[in-house]
Amino acid sequence: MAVTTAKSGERITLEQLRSAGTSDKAWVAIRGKVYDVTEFADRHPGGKDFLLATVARDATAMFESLHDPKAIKVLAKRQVGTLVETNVPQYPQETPFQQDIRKSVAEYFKRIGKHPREAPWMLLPYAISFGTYFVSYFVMFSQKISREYTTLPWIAALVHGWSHAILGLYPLHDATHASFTRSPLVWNFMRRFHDMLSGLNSHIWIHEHVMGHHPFTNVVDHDPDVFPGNPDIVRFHESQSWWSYYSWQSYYLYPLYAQMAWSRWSNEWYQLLVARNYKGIPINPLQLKEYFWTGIYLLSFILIHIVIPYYFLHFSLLRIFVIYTCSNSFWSLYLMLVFQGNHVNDEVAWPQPDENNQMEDWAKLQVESSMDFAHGSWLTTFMTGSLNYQAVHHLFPYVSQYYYPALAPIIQEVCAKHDVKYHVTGSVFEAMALHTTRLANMGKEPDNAEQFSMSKAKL
Ligand code: HEM
Repeated sequence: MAVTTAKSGERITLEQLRSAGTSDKAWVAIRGKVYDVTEFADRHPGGKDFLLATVARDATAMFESLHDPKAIKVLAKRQVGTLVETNVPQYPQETPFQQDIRKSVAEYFKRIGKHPREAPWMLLPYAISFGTYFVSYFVMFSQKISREYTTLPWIAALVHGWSHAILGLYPLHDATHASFTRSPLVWNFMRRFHDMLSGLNSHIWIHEHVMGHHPFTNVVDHDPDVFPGNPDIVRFHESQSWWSYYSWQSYYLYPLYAQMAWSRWSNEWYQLLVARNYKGIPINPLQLKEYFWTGIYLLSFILIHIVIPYYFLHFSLLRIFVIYTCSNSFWSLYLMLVFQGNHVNDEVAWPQPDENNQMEDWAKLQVESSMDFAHGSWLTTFMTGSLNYQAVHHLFPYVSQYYYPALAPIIQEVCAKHDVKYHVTGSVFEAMALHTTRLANMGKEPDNAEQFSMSKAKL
């Protein structure tokens, strides 16, 4: 699709843009204009690392989901050309709904006199997640406790799995959205500490979540969370062909969700270091220091998960494996249920671009493709890292989650005024039930006409 918004400059192809993703040459396309941000990278208030990971592509939707649209003016004199084509869906710019929503939220922060990233109370859940991780680890691998209380280490394994999930929902999630403090140093510390404990690499998470899921929520083939193979182990969307085993997906998928950690460990390193592509999202050449950190993550993971319990605490490899299987299954299932309950059901929107690759209003789609639950329940809010206010999170990922409960009614009011459907269900269990219904419905054999027209639509 041709992009016609830029007025002047050299005509740049996607291939040329793709080759500009290093610290020596960093270009990025926003709204059809290509900017050279090589020198700006060191001054980017969001840090050099985030910027270099996200350049060398049409980053319009991602950029606008994270910044005030006026921020682009800072780059005006760095324009080097216009992009002649794009491979990602395009949203209309600054609709009246978006303007109203931004205005209402800005007024709220003005009224309370706080910056949206200023929330010192967030230190409490961060401390709880790290603290629980280490205490449960100690209980899992204490010879004394294992001898005296046979079941306690296994309970600790579940708590360890929970703490792992909470580490993802608090320090990792907040760091990769830059939503706690205004310091790239703090974000990097939080995410790197998480990676050392989890053996995963948040560089992949930034691609999957910040560059893929947020700008293109529920847009099949662009949102990695609903990026279906054909065939796949799951059928989330009508555009996938139907196979008879999908009739069982509402049963077999939950045990598979519990394996998410294993599948991430086995895939992510390959995607990052070899394939350099995460579900269709290209990964730029890694800065040298990212290789260094990758080594640190892997070494500390092996030290914590194998060397210490085996060599120093004298547990058998079999016991270590089984106890981690319990812990990781709980961790995986917990996260998958929260994530899937938020977006994968029949109630929310599944937006798709039209034949010209154009989408409807981004902010409207963010609200309509999200499912909130249990508003007002502090327990659910704590246990889900505020993801029960999913629509708020999607509209304002850079605002601290601490403010979501206060922002939800303000946003709901603006939605009502613009006739935008804001979905809220009563509890996390209702959200899970809606997800199960989606699995069951997508597992049913479509009638031939429907299947035929869907495959044609895909072509
Ligand atoms: C294509 C990639 C990106 C470009 C071109 C870009 C560009 C910019 C620009 C022009 C500004 C405004 C600077 C100013 O007002 O002086 C800015 C600010 C900022 N950026 Fe980015 N950015 C990108 C990616 C990211 C990412 C991935 C993150 C974090 C996840 C991020 C976080 C921030 C933050 C936190 C600010 C400060 C905003 C504030 O104080 O409210 N940026 N960026």
